[in-house]
Amino acid sequence: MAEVVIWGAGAIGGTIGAYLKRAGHDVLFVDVVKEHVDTIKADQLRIEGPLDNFTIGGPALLPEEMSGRHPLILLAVKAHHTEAATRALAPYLAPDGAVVSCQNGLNELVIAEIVGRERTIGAFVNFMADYMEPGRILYGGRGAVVVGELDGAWTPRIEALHALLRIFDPDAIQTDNIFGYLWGKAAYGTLLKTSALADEPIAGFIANPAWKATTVALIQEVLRVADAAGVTPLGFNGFDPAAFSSKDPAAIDASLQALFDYNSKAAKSHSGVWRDIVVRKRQTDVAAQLGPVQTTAREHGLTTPLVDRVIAMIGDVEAGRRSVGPALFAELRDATKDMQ
Ligand SMILES: NC(=O)C1=CN([C@@H]2O[C@H](COP(=O)(O)OP(=O)(O)OC[C@H]3O[C@@H](n4cnc5c(N)ncnc54)[C@H](OP(=O)(O)O)[C@@H]3O)[C@@H](O)[C@H]2O)C=CC1
Ligand SMILES: CC(C)(CO)C(=O)C(=O)O
Repeated sequence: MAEVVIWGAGAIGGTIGAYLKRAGHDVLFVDVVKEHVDTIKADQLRIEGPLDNFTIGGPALLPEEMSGRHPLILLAVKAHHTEAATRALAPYLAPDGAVVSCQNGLNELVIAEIVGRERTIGAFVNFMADYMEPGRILYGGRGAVVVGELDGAWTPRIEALHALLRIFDPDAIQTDNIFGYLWGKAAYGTLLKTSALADEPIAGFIANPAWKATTVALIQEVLRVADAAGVTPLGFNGFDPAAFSSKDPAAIDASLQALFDYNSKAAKSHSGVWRDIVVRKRQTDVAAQLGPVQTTAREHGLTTPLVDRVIAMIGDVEAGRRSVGPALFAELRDATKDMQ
Protein backbone atom coordinates (compact mmCIF):
# COMPACT_ATOMS: atom_id res chain seq x y z
CA MET A 1 0.00 0.00 0.00
CA ALA A 2 1.38 3.43 -0.95
CA GLU A 3 0.58 6.51 1.12
CA VAL A 4 -0.22 8.51 -2.05
CA VAL A 5 -0.87 7.23 -5.57
CA ILE A 6 -0.54 9.72 -8.41
CA TRP A 7 -2.73 8.42 -11.26
CA GLY A 8 -1.67 10.34 -14.37
CA ALA A 9 1.87 11.53 -13.67
CA GLY A 10 2.07 14.22 -16.36
CA ALA A 11 2.38 17.98 -15.88
CA ILE A 12 0.10 18.29 -12.83
CA GLY A 13 0.37 14.84 -11.24
CA GLY A 14 4.10 14.57 -11.90
CA THR A 15 4.80 17.95 -10.32
CA ILE A 16 2.70 17.38 -7.19
CA GLY A 17 4.05 13.84 -6.81
CA ALA A 18 7.67 15.00 -7.20
CA TYR A 19 7.28 17.54 -4.38
CA LEU A 20 5.64 15.00 -2.07
CA LYS A 21 8.31 12.42 -2.85
CA ARG A 22 11.09 14.97 -2.26
CA ALA A 23 9.59 15.71 1.16
CA GLY A 24 9.90 12.02 2.06
CA HIS A 25 6.36 10.80 1.40
CA ASP A 26 5.65 7.34 0.05
CA VAL A 27 4.44 8.13 -3.49
CA LEU A 28 3.56 5.65 -6.24
CA PHE A 29 3.30 7.08 -9.78
CA VAL A 30 0.95 5.44 -12.31
CA ASP A 31 0.81 6.49 -15.95
CA VAL A 32 0.01 4.98 -19.37
CA VAL A 33 3.19 6.33 -21.01
CA LYS A 34 5.77 3.55 -20.62
CA GLU A 35 8.88 5.68 -21.32
CA HIS A 36 7.71 8.18 -18.69
CA VAL A 37 7.07 5.40 -16.15
CA ASP A 38 10.51 3.90 -16.87
CA THR A 39 12.20 7.27 -16.39
CA ILE A 40 10.49 7.86 -13.04
CA LYS A 41 11.45 4.32 -11.97
CA ALA A 42 15.06 5.13 -12.87
CA ASP A 43 14.87 8.14 -10.49
CA GLN A 44 15.14 10.54 -13.42
CA LEU A 45 11.94 12.61 -13.14
CA ARG A 46 13.12 16.16 -13.72
CA ILE A 47 11.13 19.18 -12.47
CA GLU A 48 12.49 22.33 -14.05
CA GLY A 49 11.67 26.00 -14.47
CA PRO A 50 12.00 29.36 -12.75
CA LEU A 51 10.74 28.10 -9.38
CA ASP A 52 12.68 24.91 -8.84
CA ASN A 53 15.01 22.46 -10.48
CA PHE A 54 15.40 18.96 -9.09
CA THR A 55 15.47 15.34 -10.14
CA ILE A 56 13.60 12.64 -8.26
CA GLY A 57 11.86 9.34 -8.86
CA GLY A 58 10.42 6.34 -7.17
CA PRO A 59 8.10 3.45 -7.75
CA ALA A 60 6.17 3.85 -10.98
CA LEU A 61 3.79 1.50 -12.79
CA LEU A 62 1.57 1.17 -15.82
CA PRO A 63 -2.10 0.82 -14.79
CA GLU A 64 -2.10 -2.89 -15.69
CA GLU A 65 0.81 -3.52 -13.30
CA MET A 66 -1.09 -2.11 -10.32
CA SER A 67 -1.91 -4.14 -7.23
CA GLY A 68 -3.03 -3.61 -3.62
CA ARG A 69 -5.63 -1.25 -2.13
CA HIS A 70 -4.53 2.35 -1.52
CA PRO A 71 -5.98 5.09 0.72
CA LEU A 72 -5.38 8.17 -1.42
CA ILE A 73 -5.31 8.46 -5.22
CA LEU A 74 -4.67 11.88 -6.79
CA LEU A 75 -6.19 11.69 -10.28
CA ALA A 76 -4.51 14.02 -12.80
CA VAL A 77 -5.54 12.85 -16.26
CA LYS A 78 -7.26 15.09 -18.81
CA ALA A 79 -11.05 15.27 -18.45
CA HIS A 80 -11.79 13.02 -21.45
CA HIS A 81 -9.74 10.25 -19.78
CA THR A 82 -11.44 10.58 -16.38
CA GLU A 83 -14.03 7.85 -16.80
CA ALA A 84 -11.60 5.23 -18.16
CA ALA A 85 -8.94 6.10 -15.58
CA THR A 86 -11.41 6.00 -12.68
CA ARG A 87 -12.74 2.61 -13.80
CA ALA A 88 -9.16 1.37 -14.01
CA LEU A 89 -8.15 2.66 -10.57
CA ALA A 90 -11.35 1.68 -8.72
CA PRO A 91 -10.23 -1.90 -7.86
CA TYR A 92 -7.10 -0.46 -6.20
CA LEU A 93 -8.86 2.11 -4.03
CA ALA A 94 -9.23 1.10 -0.37
CA PRO A 95 -12.86 0.70 0.80
CA ASP A 96 -12.39 3.77 3.02
CA GLY A 97 -9.99 5.52 0.61
CA ALA A 98 -10.56 8.55 -1.64
CA VAL A 99 -9.89 9.80 -5.15
CA VAL A 100 -8.94 13.48 -5.43
CA SER A 101 -9.55 15.14 -8.79
CA CYS A 102 -6.54 17.37 -9.57
CA GLN A 103 -8.04 18.42 -12.90
CA ASN A 104 -9.88 21.05 -14.90
CA GLY A 105 -13.59 20.43 -15.33
CA LEU A 106 -16.34 19.01 -13.13
CA ASN A 107 -14.72 15.57 -13.04
CA GLU A 108 -15.76 14.96 -9.44
CA LEU A 109 -19.25 14.13 -10.73
CA VAL A 110 -17.88 11.41 -13.04
CA ILE A 111 -15.55 10.02 -10.36
CA ALA A 112 -18.32 9.94 -7.74
CA GLU A 113 -20.57 7.92 -10.08
CA ILE A 114 -17.89 5.23 -10.26
CA VAL A 115 -16.26 5.07 -6.81
CA GLY A 116 -19.06 6.65 -4.78
CA ARG A 117 -19.54 10.19 -3.51
CA GLU A 118 -18.10 9.35 -0.10
CA ARG A 119 -14.85 8.22 -1.76
CA THR A 120 -14.52 11.37 -3.91
CA ILE A 121 -12.74 14.57 -2.82
CA GLY A 122 -12.81 17.80 -4.78
CA ALA A 123 -9.74 19.78 -5.74
CA PHE A 124 -8.93 22.76 -7.89
CA VAL A 125 -5.53 23.44 -9.42
CA ASN A 126 -4.52 26.53 -11.36
CA PHE A 127 -0.72 26.23 -11.26
CA MET A 128 1.12 26.02 -14.57
CA ALA A 129 3.02 23.02 -15.81
CA ASP A 130 3.93 21.37 -19.12
CA TYR A 131 4.91 17.77 -19.83
CA MET A 132 7.93 18.30 -22.10
CA GLU A 133 9.01 14.70 -22.77
CA PRO A 134 9.25 11.47 -20.77
CA GLY A 135 10.72 12.31 -17.37
CA ARG A 136 10.77 16.10 -17.96
CA ILE A 137 8.18 18.53 -16.61
CA LEU A 138 8.27 22.31 -16.70
CA TYR A 139 6.80 23.81 -13.52
CA GLY A 140 6.11 27.19 -15.05
CA GLY A 141 4.31 29.13 -12.34
CA ARG A 142 2.50 28.89 -9.05
CA GLY A 143 -1.28 29.04 -8.99
CA ALA A 144 -4.19 28.30 -6.71
CA VAL A 145 -4.33 24.84 -5.13
CA VAL A 146 -7.57 24.13 -3.28
CA VAL A 147 -9.17 21.07 -1.68
CA GLY A 148 -12.62 20.49 -0.28
CA GLU A 149 -15.19 17.84 0.49
CA LEU A 150 -17.99 17.77 -2.10
CA ASP A 151 -20.54 18.66 0.61
CA GLY A 152 -18.28 21.33 2.10
CA ALA A 153 -17.71 19.42 5.36
CA TRP A 154 -14.58 20.04 7.44
CA THR A 155 -13.37 16.46 7.93
CA PRO A 156 -10.12 14.98 9.32
CA ARG A 157 -9.28 13.57 5.88
CA ILE A 158 -9.65 16.95 4.17
CA GLU A 159 -7.47 18.56 6.84
CA ALA A 160 -4.85 15.85 6.30
CA LEU A 161 -5.00 16.33 2.52
CA HIS A 162 -4.72 20.08 2.91
CA ALA A 163 -1.60 19.64 5.07
CA LEU A 164 -0.15 17.28 2.45
CA LEU A 165 -0.75 19.69 -0.42
CA ARG A 166 0.81 22.54 1.54
CA ILE A 167 4.09 20.67 1.07
CA PHE A 168 3.68 21.34 -2.64
CA ASP A 169 2.32 24.86 -2.29
CA PRO A 170 2.35 26.48 1.17
CA ASP A 171 -0.59 28.69 0.11
CA ALA A 172 -2.88 25.74 -0.69
CA ILE A 173 -6.41 26.40 0.57
CA GLN A 174 -9.06 24.24 2.25
CA THR A 175 -12.56 25.28 1.21
CA ASP A 176 -16.20 24.54 1.99
CA ASN A 177 -17.14 25.59 -1.57
CA ILE A 178 -15.06 23.47 -3.94
CA PHE A 179 -17.72 23.71 -6.66
CA GLY A 180 -17.40 27.50 -6.41
CA TYR A 181 -13.76 27.18 -7.48
CA LEU A 182 -14.54 24.59 -10.15
CA TRP A 183 -17.26 26.74 -11.71
CA GLY A 184 -14.97 29.77 -11.44
CA LYS A 185 -12.35 27.84 -13.39
CA ALA A 186 -14.99 26.67 -15.90
CA ALA A 187 -15.74 30.34 -16.60
CA TYR A 188 -12.10 31.53 -16.66
CA GLY A 189 -11.19 28.39 -18.60
CA THR A 190 -13.22 29.59 -21.59
CA LEU A 191 -10.64 32.37 -21.96
CA LEU A 192 -7.87 29.75 -22.03
CA LYS A 193 -9.70 27.73 -24.67
CA THR A 194 -10.36 30.74 -26.88
CA SER A 195 -6.72 31.83 -26.61
CA ALA A 196 -5.99 28.43 -28.19
CA LEU A 197 -8.56 29.04 -30.94
CA ALA A 198 -6.86 32.37 -31.67
CA ASP A 199 -3.40 30.68 -31.51
CA GLU A 200 -2.21 33.22 -28.95
CA PRO A 201 -0.22 33.08 -25.70
CA ILE A 202 -2.52 33.59 -22.69
CA ALA A 203 -1.19 37.00 -21.58
CA GLY A 204 -1.06 38.37 -25.14
CA PHE A 205 -4.61 37.20 -25.73
CA ILE A 206 -5.89 38.91 -22.58
CA ALA A 207 -4.15 42.15 -23.55
CA ASN A 208 -5.55 42.23 -27.08
CA PRO A 209 -8.68 44.44 -27.14
CA ALA A 210 -9.89 42.67 -30.29
CA TRP A 211 -10.73 39.54 -28.27
CA LYS A 212 -12.18 41.25 -25.21
CA ALA A 213 -15.93 41.40 -25.96
CA THR A 214 -16.06 37.71 -26.87
CA THR A 215 -13.97 36.67 -23.88
CA VAL A 216 -16.18 38.60 -21.49
CA ALA A 217 -19.40 37.30 -23.08
CA LEU A 218 -18.20 33.69 -22.80
CA ILE A 219 -17.22 34.06 -19.16
CA GLN A 220 -20.59 35.65 -18.40
CA GLU A 221 -22.41 32.84 -20.23
CA VAL A 222 -20.80 30.21 -17.96
CA LEU A 223 -21.36 32.32 -14.83
CA ARG A 224 -25.08 32.56 -15.66
CA VAL A 225 -25.24 28.76 -15.66
CA ALA A 226 -23.42 28.56 -12.32
CA ASP A 227 -25.85 31.07 -10.89
CA ALA A 228 -28.85 29.05 -12.13
CA ALA A 229 -27.32 25.96 -10.50
CA GLY A 230 -27.11 27.81 -7.19
CA VAL A 231 -23.30 27.88 -7.11
CA THR A 232 -21.35 30.93 -5.98
CA PRO A 233 -18.22 30.95 -8.17
CA LEU A 234 -15.03 31.97 -6.39
CA GLY A 235 -12.06 33.95 -7.67
CA PHE A 236 -8.35 33.08 -7.84
CA ASN A 237 -5.11 34.41 -9.39
CA GLY A 238 -6.70 37.61 -10.68
CA PHE A 239 -9.99 36.11 -11.82
CA ASP A 240 -12.90 37.89 -10.13
CA PRO A 241 -16.19 36.23 -11.12
CA ALA A 242 -18.27 38.85 -9.29
CA ALA A 243 -16.79 41.53 -11.55
CA PHE A 244 -17.92 39.71 -14.70
CA SER A 245 -21.37 38.88 -13.28
CA SER A 246 -21.91 42.49 -12.21
CA LYS A 247 -21.13 43.69 -15.77
CA ASP A 248 -19.28 46.64 -14.22
CA PRO A 249 -16.77 47.64 -16.96
CA ALA A 250 -14.18 49.00 -14.50
CA ALA A 251 -14.30 45.86 -12.35
CA ILE A 252 -14.02 43.65 -15.45
CA ASP A 253 -11.01 45.63 -16.68
CA ALA A 254 -9.38 45.35 -13.24
CA SER A 255 -9.80 41.57 -13.26
CA LEU A 256 -8.48 41.29 -16.84
CA GLN A 257 -5.47 43.40 -15.85
CA ALA A 258 -4.84 41.17 -12.82
CA LEU A 259 -5.12 38.07 -15.02
CA PHE A 260 -2.68 39.62 -17.49
CA ASP A 261 -0.23 40.38 -14.66
CA TYR A 262 -0.57 36.85 -13.30
CA ASN A 263 -0.15 35.11 -16.66
CA SER A 264 2.62 37.33 -18.00
CA LYS A 265 4.92 36.25 -15.14
CA ALA A 266 4.66 32.54 -15.91
CA ALA A 267 7.17 30.45 -17.82
CA LYS A 268 4.23 28.53 -19.31
CA SER A 269 3.04 30.91 -22.00
CA HIS A 270 0.16 29.02 -23.62
CA SER A 271 -2.86 27.12 -22.36
CA GLY A 272 -2.93 23.35 -22.04
CA VAL A 273 -5.53 23.22 -24.81
CA TRP A 274 -3.24 25.17 -27.15
CA ARG A 275 -0.42 22.77 -26.29
CA ASP A 276 -2.56 19.73 -27.08
CA ILE A 277 -3.60 21.21 -30.45
CA VAL A 278 -0.42 22.88 -31.67
CA VAL A 279 2.47 21.04 -29.97
CA ARG A 280 1.16 17.58 -29.13
CA LYS A 281 -1.32 17.43 -32.04
CA ARG A 282 -3.88 15.40 -30.17
CA GLN A 283 -7.46 15.53 -28.97
CA THR A 284 -8.20 18.14 -26.32
CA ASP A 285 -10.42 17.85 -23.26
CA VAL A 286 -12.54 20.88 -24.22
CA ALA A 287 -15.75 18.93 -24.89
CA ALA A 288 -15.29 16.88 -21.72
CA GLN A 289 -14.66 20.01 -19.64
CA LEU A 290 -17.55 22.04 -21.03
CA GLY A 291 -20.09 19.20 -21.46
CA PRO A 292 -21.27 19.47 -17.84
CA VAL A 293 -21.76 23.24 -18.32
CA GLN A 294 -24.05 22.54 -21.29
CA THR A 295 -25.93 19.82 -19.39
CA THR A 296 -26.42 22.02 -16.33
CA ALA A 297 -27.60 24.90 -18.55
CA ARG A 298 -30.21 22.70 -20.25
CA GLU A 299 -31.42 21.43 -16.85
CA HIS A 300 -32.16 25.06 -15.95
CA GLY A 301 -33.70 26.05 -19.28
CA LEU A 302 -30.66 28.08 -20.41
CA THR A 303 -28.86 28.08 -23.74
CA THR A 304 -25.09 28.34 -24.16
CA PRO A 305 -24.57 29.51 -27.76
CA LEU A 306 -20.95 30.62 -27.31
CA VAL A 307 -19.87 27.56 -25.34
CA ASP A 308 -21.57 25.37 -28.00
CA ARG A 309 -19.68 27.24 -30.71
CA VAL A 310 -16.32 26.86 -28.95
CA ILE A 311 -16.85 23.10 -28.56
CA ALA A 312 -17.81 22.80 -32.25
CA MET A 313 -14.81 24.86 -33.40
CA ILE A 314 -12.36 22.84 -31.31
CA GLY A 315 -13.99 19.69 -32.70
CA ASP A 316 -13.37 20.98 -36.23
CA VAL A 317 -9.73 21.67 -35.35
CA GLU A 318 -9.31 18.21 -33.81
CA ALA A 319 -10.79 16.61 -36.92
CA GLY A 320 -8.41 18.57 -39.16
CA ARG A 321 -11.20 20.57 -40.82
CA ARG A 322 -10.01 23.95 -39.47
CA SER A 323 -6.78 25.47 -38.17
CA VAL A 324 -6.40 27.69 -35.14
CA GLY A 325 -5.61 31.35 -35.74
CA PRO A 326 -7.13 34.82 -35.78
CA ALA A 327 -9.51 33.94 -38.66
CA LEU A 328 -11.11 31.13 -36.67
CA PHE A 329 -11.44 33.30 -33.61
CA ALA A 330 -12.95 36.11 -35.72
CA GLU A 331 -15.91 33.81 -36.48
CA LEU A 332 -16.57 33.48 -32.77
CA ARG A 333 -16.25 37.24 -32.39
CA ASP A 334 -18.79 37.77 -35.17
CA ALA A 335 -21.15 35.29 -33.55
CA THR A 336 -20.88 37.27 -30.32
CA LYS A 337 -21.73 40.50 -32.16
CA ASP A 338 -24.78 38.83 -33.76
CA MET A 339 -26.06 37.92 -30.32
CA GLN A 340 -25.72 41.42 -28.88
N1 LIG B 1 -0.87 21.55 -17.14
C1 LIG B 1 -1.39 22.58 -16.46
O1 LIG B 1 -0.75 23.63 -16.30
C2 LIG B 1 -2.75 22.49 -15.87
C3 LIG B 1 -3.57 21.38 -16.06
N2 LIG B 1 -4.77 21.30 -15.42
C4 LIG B 1 -5.60 20.10 -15.56
O2 LIG B 1 -4.94 19.02 -14.88
C5 LIG B 1 -5.30 17.76 -15.48
C6 LIG B 1 -4.02 17.04 -15.87
O3 LIG B 1 -3.45 17.78 -16.94
P1 LIG B 1 -1.90 17.69 -17.33
O4 LIG B 1 -1.12 17.20 -16.18
O5 LIG B 1 -1.57 18.98 -17.97
O6 LIG B 1 -1.96 16.55 -18.45
P2 LIG B 1 -0.78 15.66 -19.00
O7 LIG B 1 -1.22 15.16 -20.33
O8 LIG B 1 0.51 16.38 -18.88
O9 LIG B 1 -0.72 14.44 -17.95
C7 LIG B 1 -1.70 13.45 -17.88
C8 LIG B 1 -0.99 12.11 -17.89
O10 LIG B 1 -1.93 11.06 -17.63
C9 LIG B 1 -1.75 10.05 -18.61
N3 LIG B 1 -2.97 9.26 -18.73
C10 LIG B 1 -3.98 9.35 -19.64
N4 LIG B 1 -4.91 8.40 -19.40
C11 LIG B 1 -4.49 7.71 -18.33
C12 LIG B 1 -5.02 6.61 -17.61
N5 LIG B 1 -6.17 6.03 -17.97
N6 LIG B 1 -4.33 6.13 -16.56
C13 LIG B 1 -3.13 6.69 -16.19
N7 LIG B 1 -2.57 7.73 -16.85
C14 LIG B 1 -3.25 8.24 -17.90
C15 LIG B 1 -1.40 10.84 -19.85
O11 LIG B 1 -0.93 10.02 -20.89
P3 LIG B 1 -1.23 10.53 -22.43
O12 LIG B 1 -0.41 11.78 -22.60
O13 LIG B 1 -0.77 9.38 -23.26
O14 LIG B 1 -2.70 10.78 -22.50
C16 LIG B 1 -0.38 11.80 -19.26
O15 LIG B 1 0.89 11.21 -19.13
C17 LIG B 1 -6.21 18.13 -16.66
O16 LIG B 1 -7.55 18.07 -16.25
C18 LIG B 1 -5.83 19.58 -16.97
O17 LIG B 1 -6.85 20.28 -17.63
C19 LIG B 1 -5.19 22.25 -14.54
C20 LIG B 1 -4.43 23.37 -14.31
C21 LIG B 1 -3.19 23.59 -14.98
C1 LIG C 1 -3.38 28.14 -17.85
C2 LIG C 1 -3.52 27.06 -16.82
C3 LIG C 1 -2.19 26.43 -16.59
C4 LIG C 1 -4.01 27.66 -15.50
O1 LIG C 1 -3.16 28.61 -14.96
C5 LIG C 1 -4.52 26.02 -17.25
O2 LIG C 1 -5.39 25.65 -16.51
C6 LIG C 1 -4.48 25.39 -18.58
O3 LIG C 1 -3.52 25.55 -19.33
O4 LIG C 1 -5.44 24.67 -18.88
